[in-house]
Amino acid sequence: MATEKSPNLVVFYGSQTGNAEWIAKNIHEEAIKRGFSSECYVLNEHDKTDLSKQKVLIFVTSSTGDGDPPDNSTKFFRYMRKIKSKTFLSHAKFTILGLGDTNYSNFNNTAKRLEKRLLEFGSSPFYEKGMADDAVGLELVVDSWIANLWDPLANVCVQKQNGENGKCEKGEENGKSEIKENGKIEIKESGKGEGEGNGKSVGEESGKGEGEGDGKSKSKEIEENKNPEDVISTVKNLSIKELEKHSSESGISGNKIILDLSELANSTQLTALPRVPIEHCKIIKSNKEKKRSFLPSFIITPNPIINAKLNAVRCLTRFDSVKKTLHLELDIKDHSEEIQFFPGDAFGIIAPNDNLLVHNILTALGINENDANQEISVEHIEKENELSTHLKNAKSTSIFELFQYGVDLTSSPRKALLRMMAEYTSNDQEKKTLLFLCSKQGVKQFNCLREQIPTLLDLLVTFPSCKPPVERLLDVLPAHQSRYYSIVNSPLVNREELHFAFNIIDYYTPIPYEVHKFGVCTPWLNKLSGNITEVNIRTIITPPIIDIPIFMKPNSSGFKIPSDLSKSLIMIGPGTGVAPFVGFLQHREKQIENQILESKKQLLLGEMWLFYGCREKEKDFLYRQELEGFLQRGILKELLVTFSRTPDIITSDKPTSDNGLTKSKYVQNLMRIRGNEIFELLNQKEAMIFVCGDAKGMAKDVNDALTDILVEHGKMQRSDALNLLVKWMGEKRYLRDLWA
Ligand SMILES: Cc1cc2nc3c(=O)[nH]c(=O)nc-3n(C[C@H](O)[C@H](O)[C@H](O)COP(=O)(O)O)c2cc1C
Repeated sequence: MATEKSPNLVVFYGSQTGNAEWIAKNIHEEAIKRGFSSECYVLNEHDKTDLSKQKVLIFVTSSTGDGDPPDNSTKFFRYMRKIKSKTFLSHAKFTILGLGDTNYSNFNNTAKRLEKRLLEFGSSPFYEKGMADDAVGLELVVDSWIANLWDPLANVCVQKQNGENGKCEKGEENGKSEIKENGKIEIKESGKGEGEGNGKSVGEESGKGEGEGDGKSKSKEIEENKNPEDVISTVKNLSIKELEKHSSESGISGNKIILDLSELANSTQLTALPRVPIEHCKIIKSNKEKKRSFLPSFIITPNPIINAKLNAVRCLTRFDSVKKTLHLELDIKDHSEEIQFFPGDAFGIIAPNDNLLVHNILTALGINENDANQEISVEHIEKENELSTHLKNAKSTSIFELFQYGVDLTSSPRKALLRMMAEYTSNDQEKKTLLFLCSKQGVKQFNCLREQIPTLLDLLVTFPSCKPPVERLLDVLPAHQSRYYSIVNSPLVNREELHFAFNIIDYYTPIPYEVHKFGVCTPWLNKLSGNITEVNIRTIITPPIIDIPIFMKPNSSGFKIPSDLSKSLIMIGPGTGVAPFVGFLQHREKQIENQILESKKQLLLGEMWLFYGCREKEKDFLYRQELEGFLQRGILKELLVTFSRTPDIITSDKPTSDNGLTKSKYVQNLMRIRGNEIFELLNQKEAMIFVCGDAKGMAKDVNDALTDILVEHGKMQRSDALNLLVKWMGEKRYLRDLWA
């Protein structure tokens, strides 16, 4: 029988942006409430427990990049690779909840890989794996997967409360809310702060196991508005015009969220409400004013933070281009001894949330400037609990800093946030709407809400009577993320600078919402570099010096230019995906020069082919001068460019008029046209394939094109072609560097 010291269940998570972490922690907390003895660890800290002894393992992991494990689990996967024993986990039962997105070509690849490894180690599943899809809403799978987990879990675990499997003695089921005939809403929920816990399970089904509650649940009655239709009309009738009234020019003043609440009027019952999130954080105030610092000390990065100086900027697109792309040059002279980089590597930028957005959120929460700038520390309430928020090291900081650098204010809200907000909403209609959005009945409207990608400010504007304390927001908001960019330049040309390119994220949400949205980092960089618009004019930034906090992120997937000059490379990088290839070309040119100087012998050189695509030749052909220069100097053997908005295709040896292939507007089509030569390069020169850019559509289309080429020109079976590409990926001959 399991003792308090040896958990009968361990929950592991691998998470890039916090979803899997959040869900895993909820499962862990819910398990404890249900009487299981549980521990919870991030995968990279798997050595905090002894895997060879644990009998029940639950894994929650997302996929990132190109079906890769999240950063906080790569060490675990490396560790698993080293283990050769086929019985390493034969004593253990497992289950996996994968988080992915079907827009990516390798849907839930990490969860699938993990499952394969666990089976190879002799472990067997105790409960069917769940594969959640962010494209349609994680909740669709996550909610029911968690709801159905407990019975199979009870069958493999011994619960510590009563030793009786499958029974939950403590912690009654989740809140169940009923709209009664008399127009009152009754919300039954587990007693918050009354000792029996209030786990923040994500979408945990309520109403299951009825009668198991121990009577501690407290009933709350909320006086309903006399006319229930009011609820519907106040929100439903919001029009785009009204929305515009709420949005300022910068879009930072908050937009009301459009919701159709007719289903709320028809619902007599709200079920599957998540529990009120557990309280994790406590803010300790000091009476001092916060001293100014360059960055808050709570920011944790995988490599040391460097203050890079913004040196120069160039706009790569014309003023009338659909997207604006900037090229920035950062001076890292003072750190060039300690920093090593190669084309293909990336670096992270720590950008703050927009100042005005933070300011407006604080105003909406009723926090004045003095309080926002007072020195505070964040403490973790549950000392004995292994769990911690990412802000547990937030010492000598301020509320303003926490909102600037600590939490994500702009990505789509989770149900846990809405559930928590409902607790602090005084207006009954607003509270009811928030609960509806968290409920099973409100799934459609919850998805509508997510499509509008509301910021925290938008939520506070839509539900103005909601005034949650800062601590509770810290409990549920995801961590603020660094943004990563590929390095454009080769260190052989200039090792004292880092060059990079990016599109400024600025777009409208789909019809009918059409709300203006902004990225966090790219608009900030655009502003810092003077909002320039003149195309291809390099502007040197004059004092005052602008410091940009960065840290290096060396490439770990092998996406690097080979040092062997005889290697032929097929590079595919539409849009800003071309960035690392500019570095590849600079690098090879310099390597060739150096080799010639050294050996003075004829070199055996591989061919470099680049497939590039953009919208219009005159507007957004990024790095055109550089690329054409490489072609003229013979570094590039072929430069193949396609424009999605114009019929022309530039190929370096075939005139546009010859090919007449006006439908070939994307790189994958261009690849098919040159399929025979690509096949020759692959077959006879053993060329390497590098793909960089959008993970959603392009990577899959390019993979399909490569498959077609192998089938058509290599006379292969489709399945053999697919297997060959997978083999090349394994051998690091076919490499991809993809982003969302
Ligand atoms: C840059 C990026 C790359 C991604 N790559 C994949 C992928 O290759 N396969 C997949 O199924 N999902 C992919 N996703 C989707 C995430 O796995 C999904 O959104 C998940 O909910 C994230 O969970 P997390 O916050 O725990 O990391 C990607 C998401 C991003 C932002």
